Amino acid sequence: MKKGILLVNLGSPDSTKVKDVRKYLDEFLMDERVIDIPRWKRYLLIKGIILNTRPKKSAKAYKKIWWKEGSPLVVISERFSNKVADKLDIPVALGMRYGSMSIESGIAQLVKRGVEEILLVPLYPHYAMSSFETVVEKAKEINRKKYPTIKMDVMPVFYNNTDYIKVMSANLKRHLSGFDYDHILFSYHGIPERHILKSDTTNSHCKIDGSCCDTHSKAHRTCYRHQCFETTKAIAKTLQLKEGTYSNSFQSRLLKDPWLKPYTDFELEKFGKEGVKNLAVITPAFVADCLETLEEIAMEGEHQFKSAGGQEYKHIPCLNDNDDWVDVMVNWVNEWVGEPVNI
Ligand SMILES: C=CC1=C(C)c2cc3[nH]c(cc4nc(cc5[nH]c(cc1n2)c(C)c5CCC(=O)O)C(CCC(=O)O)=C4C)c(C)c3C=C
Ligand SMILES: [Fe+2]
Ligand SMILES: [Fe+2]
Repeated sequence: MKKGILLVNLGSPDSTKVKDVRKYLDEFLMDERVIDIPRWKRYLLIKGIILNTRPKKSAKAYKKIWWKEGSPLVVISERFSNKVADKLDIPVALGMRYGSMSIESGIAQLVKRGVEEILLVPLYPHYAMSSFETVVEKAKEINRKKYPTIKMDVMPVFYNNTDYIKVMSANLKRHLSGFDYDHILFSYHGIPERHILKSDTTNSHCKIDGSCCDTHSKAHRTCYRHQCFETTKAIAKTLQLKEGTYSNSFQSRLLKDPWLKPYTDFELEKFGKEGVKNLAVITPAFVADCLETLEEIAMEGEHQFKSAGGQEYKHIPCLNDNDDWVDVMVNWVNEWVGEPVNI
């Protein structure tokens, strides 16, 4: 069977125009795994309220980080995908969960090139129903409905994979060189707290307050918070970071529900007020820089920290198209080519 790879990331609007941002947010926020409320309520909330105000605000934010080639997230994902393709003997396609360059067009490209067996690679290190799971469900739906003869495997999450931790640690170390940090904040994309309970396959292990995350459980195969904490622990261990010089937080809240805590913006202010002088912020939930890292963390975050009294601030870039990261992905794919893996 001829094999091929489909890399999938989140996607961006086609441009920074408010109408394009609205179209993108419409698709994104109408996803039942992102805004997980009954369909009629989601319809009223998103189409009736959020889409009247959010697109203008988001378009302004996108304008601050947009590149002449397009959205950083998409451009970086293309560069990564091209580099991976150059090092493999099998076809590689790129798809996005929302916006243009869809998962469907990615699968179609592979099929056109004769592929009969696809390895789906969600470009998320951690499992969340609003990221990894929605990519897998969408791809499987297209697979089932349009390409039922194509076999599809899924690359598992890699939050604690030795090779991923190695490249993340090396990237952090390289960017910290010459920066005399007092503290490193590991800021992960947040999710609503209730998603932790919804994704608990044991229906009993996970607790809202996080007291569960250090107790071994098969629930952790789909526990976003546990997986984020494990990534931090593994990087801290690799780099021998001193206890007390690093911590976790969760960013990018939307709407009024409680999200995973502590909140990044509150932490940035707290650090500034408490006398942390030099702060580094790393964003391991993202493999490619995007609106949430370039605007929220690198720009807004610096402002929040410094206005509260902080002095030096450094956002650590994501892995992006780093050659060592490309090699890691190529090795993982080659392992699959030899022996299929599945979650
Ligand atoms: C890292 C994985 C991500 C998870 C988990 C996630 C959950 C999640 N996101 C929203 C709402 C928004 N996210 C937005 C941007 C955005 N989100 C991720 C990744 C995850 N989201 C990325 C990579 C990006 C950047 C996209 C880009 O084009 O650069 C946005 C859009 C921008 C904005 O208006 O702020 C929204 C909205 C929810 C509600 C959610 C979980 C329920
Ligand atoms: Fe998001
Ligand atoms: Fe947990």
